Amino acid sequence: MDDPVLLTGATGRVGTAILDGIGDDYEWRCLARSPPEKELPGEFVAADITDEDAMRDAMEGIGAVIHLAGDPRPEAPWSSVLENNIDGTKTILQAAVDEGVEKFVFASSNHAVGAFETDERTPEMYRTHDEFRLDGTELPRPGNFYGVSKAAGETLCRYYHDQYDLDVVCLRIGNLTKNHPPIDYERGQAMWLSHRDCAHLAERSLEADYDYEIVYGISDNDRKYYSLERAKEALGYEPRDNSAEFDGKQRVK
Ligand SMILES: NC(=O)C1=CN([C@@H]2O[C@H](COP(=O)(O)OP(=O)(O)OC[C@H]3O[C@@H](n4cnc5c(N)ncnc54)[C@H](O)[C@@H]3O)[C@@H](O)[C@H]2O)C=CC1
Ligand SMILES: O=C1O[C@H](COP(=O)(O)O)[C@@H](O)[C@H](O)[C@H]1O
Repeated sequence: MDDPVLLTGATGRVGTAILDGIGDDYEWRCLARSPPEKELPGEFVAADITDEDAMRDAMEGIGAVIHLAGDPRPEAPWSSVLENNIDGTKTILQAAVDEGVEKFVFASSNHAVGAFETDERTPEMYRTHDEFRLDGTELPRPGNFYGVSKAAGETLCRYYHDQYDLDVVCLRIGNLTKNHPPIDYERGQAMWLSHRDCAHLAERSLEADYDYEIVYGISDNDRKYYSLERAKEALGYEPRDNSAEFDGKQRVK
C-alpha cells in the first residue's frame, strides 16, 4: 500500500502492537478520541468516529483504513456498542467509500462467534487434542452485545463491499497480549495473538488482494480452535508464535 493509511483507535492496545511492528513501513494518519501519551508516526487526528464531518476530513487522501476504534469491552452496554461500534463503523465506512478508499481492515472479534463455546464443548475445545474448528464460514453467534456489534460491523462491511466495491477483510481477533500469552487462562491461550503476529497480520491485510474476507486473527497456537487456513490463503498470513511455547511467562522452545 503506497497511499496513506488511516489507523483508527491508534492509541489502543492493538494500534500500539501494529505501530510498534510496522510503524516505519507506511505513511500513517492516526486517529483516536484523544491525543496520544507518546509520539506516534505520521499525523494525528483527535476526533470521534461518529462525527461525520470529522471523519470525512480524516479520510482525505487515504488509500486504506485499519479500523480499530470502538468499545472493546465484552461487557459493554448496548448504548455504547450501538454508538461506538455500530454507528461509528458505519460512519467510517461511508467516509471511506465517499473518499474512494481502496481497502478496509475491520477489527472484528472472537466474541462475534463466542456462543459456539457451549457448556458441552468447553473447556475441552480450548485444549490441543480437541478437533472442533471454526473457519470463518460459520454464521455469527455472539454471546454478548459487544459480539453482536462486531457481527453487525462484519455485515456493514459486507454491504459496503457489495454496494461500493470496497475491498474488506474482517479480522476476528482473539486475545492480544504482549511478551507472553494470558496466564492460567485456557481460552486466552487458545486464541492468543502475539504482538509480532498482530503487526504481521495488519501488514498482510494492507498488502494482499482480496474482495471480502472474514479471517481469524490469532497466533498458531496448539490449542487453537479457529482455523488459520483462510488467513494464510487469502492474506499470506504466516504466524510465528504459539502459546504452547510458553510455560507461564517465559518462552520455553
Ligand atoms: N485487544 C484485544 O485483544 C482485542 C481487540 N479487538 C478489537 O480491536 C479494536 C481495538 O481494541 P483495543 O486496542 O484492545 O482497544 P483499546 O480500548 O485499547 O483502544 C481503543 C481505541 O479506540 C479509540 N476509540 C474508542 N472509541 C472511539 C470513538 N468513539 N471515536 C474515536 N476513537 C475511539 C480509543 O481512543 C483507543 O485509541 C477494538 O475494535 C476491539 O473490539 C478484538 C478482539 C481482541
Ligand atoms: O474482543 C475482545 O476479546 C478479547 C478476548 O476475550 P476475553 O473475553 O477472553 O477477554 C478481550 O480480551 C478484548 O478486550 C476484547 O476486545
